[in-house]
Amino acid sequence: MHVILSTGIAGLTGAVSYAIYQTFIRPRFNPLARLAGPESPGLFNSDLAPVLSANISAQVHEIYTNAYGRSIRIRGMGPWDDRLLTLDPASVSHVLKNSTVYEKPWQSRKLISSLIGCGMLAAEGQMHKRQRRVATPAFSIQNLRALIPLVFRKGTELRDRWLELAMQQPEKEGIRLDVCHWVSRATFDVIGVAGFDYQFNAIQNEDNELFHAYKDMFEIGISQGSALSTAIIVYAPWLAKIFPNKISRTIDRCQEVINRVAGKLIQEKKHKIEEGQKSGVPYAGRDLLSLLLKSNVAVDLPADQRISDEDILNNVSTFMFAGSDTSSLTVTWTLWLLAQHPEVQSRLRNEMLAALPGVSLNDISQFTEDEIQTLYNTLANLPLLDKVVRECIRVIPPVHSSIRVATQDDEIPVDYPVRLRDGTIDTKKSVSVSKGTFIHVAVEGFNLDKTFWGDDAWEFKPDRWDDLPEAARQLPGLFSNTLTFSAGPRSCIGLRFSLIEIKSFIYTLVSTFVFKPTDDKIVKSNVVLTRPYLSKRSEEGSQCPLIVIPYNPSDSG
Ligand code: HEM
Repeated sequence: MHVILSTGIAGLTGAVSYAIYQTFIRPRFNPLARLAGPESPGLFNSDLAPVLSANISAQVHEIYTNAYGRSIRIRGMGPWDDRLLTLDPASVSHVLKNSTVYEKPWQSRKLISSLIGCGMLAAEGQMHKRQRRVATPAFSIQNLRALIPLVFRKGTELRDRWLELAMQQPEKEGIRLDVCHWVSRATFDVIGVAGFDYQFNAIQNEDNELFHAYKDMFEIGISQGSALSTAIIVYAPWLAKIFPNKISRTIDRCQEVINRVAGKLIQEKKHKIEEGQKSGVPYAGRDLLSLLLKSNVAVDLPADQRISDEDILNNVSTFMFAGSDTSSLTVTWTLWLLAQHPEVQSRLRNEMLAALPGVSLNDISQFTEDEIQTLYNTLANLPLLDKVVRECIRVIPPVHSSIRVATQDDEIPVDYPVRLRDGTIDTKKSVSVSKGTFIHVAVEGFNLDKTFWGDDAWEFKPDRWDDLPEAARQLPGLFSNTLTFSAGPRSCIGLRFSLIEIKSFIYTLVSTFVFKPTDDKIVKSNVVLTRPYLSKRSEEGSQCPLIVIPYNPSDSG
């Protein structure tokens, strides 16, 4: 008894000492402690909410940069967790470029991989390199061009569904549609066909088993108010095995469906590719899954660089996860912005109709491959459409911010002076970070920074792209000097894919309908991605109702 008691006391003392060391002593040696940043009023207060809240983050970033400079110390989960929020272009370039030093935190990787497996979003190191190498050819310009017809087909299918709905209420001037929900069904269909040659048919109905499996799985990733369940998935997955709850049961059910249905598709495709190799008539499949499988057996790929069937399946699920909601939200936000700016909307419609006179997408299935390519080439080069898409991607990036963790001590270069806690300026041109430090990459923060984009940076002004300020031209980013698709080796592999999708959807929808706002106030909220919600009605889920009116050329609209 005595021994148990003294062991218990020793254990407790050790635990308390460790907690005191971690909370109060270690942070003093963290080099970030010297940096200027908001003073947290309480022991357990955090700066994460204002920095990550899509409705106020632009203002917060502005206040912070004015007060503390561009290398800002913020508090994460507690006093032991000082983090670097950087709004310095040199620093963000350094962090995103050096992806072996700055990895994604294991917690977010664990959450993603427990839902959709360890595909490219979650993998690190050699595993990520191998996966990215096998996947890169699938996203080449040439391969993506082959997907253009099916994207148009889905866009016109969506348009026809909306026309049908409008016809059902001919007495009304337009119908109220939740464009967010509808566009999401369409982009799911696109990624199903383009991703693995699979018809979810979600525009028509939402009954498909695999569609539900993916939707329910992604819902878990984005459900609000399940912090405890998320913590269990990340920190104690064994607990969910012993005491299964609703979430763990959903994950198991969805994974069973995905493994069964998508696993069968993989086996069928592999078989077709092998048959093609034997017969000398290569299998012609152009969907991402077929391309991944072909690339994985390419003769010039060394054996140790090939990936397993499981990796292939995980990456197809990753494309579903990373490629459906991001694209649908961009289309949704673009339609919403156009509804707020009717003059831009009608200029855009006029541009598109004038460039493609007499083109009717009614019979897209009759178009030859060349005709569709010509159509898309014309669209891709329309100046205002291009500016509208760039501007929407800049103003409301679906991925609001990202996070990295330093895997070693490092000196991060800066362009702007580093302000210290005592009000002085650091004499060295870098920020020291120690191993384990979290770095916040403010995607929206850079996209909306007035120092680079000008005083009107927060406004939707597509014509700004005619003459960008020099400072904006110098910003890092995979696309158009924005961080919307990130930068460096972990940047978005689906950029070109999504541009094809966004431009053809906007063309199809805006040339057919006029979009007007409803009386409901829409607000942005970050639930993994930046989503629209009705003000004070977030419990109803993400939605973006707009009034959709079939366009009549004799109207001025
Ligand atoms: C508007 C649409 C899209 C946006 C804004 C977007 C944005 C991003 C961003 C910001 C990242 C980096 C994430 C991070 O660092 O934490 C990323 C990565 C990724 N995206 Fe996209 N994405 C879009 C569409 C797509 C599409 C259509 C696909 C696939 C078909 C895709 C596949 C991926 C993959 C696989 C990664 C991980 C890349 C890696 O780590 O090597 N994305 N995307």
